[in-house]
Amino acid sequence: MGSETKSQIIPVVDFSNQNMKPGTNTWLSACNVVRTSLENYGCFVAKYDKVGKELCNSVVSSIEDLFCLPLETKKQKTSDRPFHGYIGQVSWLPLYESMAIEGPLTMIECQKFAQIMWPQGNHGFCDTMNEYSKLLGELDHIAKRMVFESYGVDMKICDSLIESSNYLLRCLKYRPREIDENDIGLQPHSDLTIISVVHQLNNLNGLEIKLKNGDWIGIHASPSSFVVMAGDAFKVLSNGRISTCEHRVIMNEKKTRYSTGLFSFGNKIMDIPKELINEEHPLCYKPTFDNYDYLRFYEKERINEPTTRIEAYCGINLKPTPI
Ligand SMILES: O=C(O)CCC(=O)C(=O)O
Ligand SMILES: [Fe+2]
Repeated sequence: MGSETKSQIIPVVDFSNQNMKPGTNTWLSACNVVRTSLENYGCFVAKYDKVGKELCNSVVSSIEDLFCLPLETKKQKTSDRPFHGYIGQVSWLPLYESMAIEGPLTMIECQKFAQIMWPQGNHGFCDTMNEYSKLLGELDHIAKRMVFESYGVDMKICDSLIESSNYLLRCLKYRPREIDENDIGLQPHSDLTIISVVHQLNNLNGLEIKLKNGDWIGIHASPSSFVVMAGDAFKVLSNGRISTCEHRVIMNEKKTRYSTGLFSFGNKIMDIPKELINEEHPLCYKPTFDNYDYLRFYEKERINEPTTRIEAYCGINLKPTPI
């Protein structure tokens, strides 16, 4: 846990460790690494062996089948929420294609999605994606618990946040670039989520994280590595203590790259916990936050720079007003 090498300065937390149980020393020190890493880098790498090789391969082939469907079929997955539908054929992002499965932690929602893509049904797809999403969901829940515990926030608040979270599994495909194309797979951005758990599924690199000094570092792909990132909503909920993770995808691989992101959004109005507001950390955002209203704000204003966007939505002007 907390291991750092030259190429991998983002802390790694080993969730496969059998001793990682609440109340143990292993858990307590992991809580500390998770919190400080989210504060310093907006993310950490979770080593997690519950998603085995077989499941990983099934997810890759399910996603391959999904993207092989006719464009007209894929386009039928629409949503009035931004990033909740099919995205592809974007002129300025030619390598990128993505699809969103809403509510993938329940079988019924996986079936609803599959029904749109395969009207005759696709049990294999539903079983695979549901099993996989539930495992990623466990990481999301553990990360939230660790952060709240580390800040000394009442666990009831955390449980209610987890209970009222909505999930989205984004499946992403990046084709290799042609000689005359640039290497941008996905432009720099931060997610509008509480947490995003990103998996470089078929073991091809590309995901890069922006450090506070402005440098970009690549995250090494491995089947058992999951990048747990804080989105804008977590920055607000933590009263600015956690950093939102700026990231991008650079595509230099010669093969098609597949990745997934389990995104969590708050489904009810959330308060910034009182434990996170004190003299050293005065309230820096409006005290309540509505994640879906924030998505609508993004859709309307299209502010891409995360800090400016968060400030414009819910910042409090701390400067004293002139008399
Ligand atoms: O493909 C990846 O590794 C990252 C995807 C991502 O950042 C996103 O969908 O928001
Ligand atoms: Fe992202």
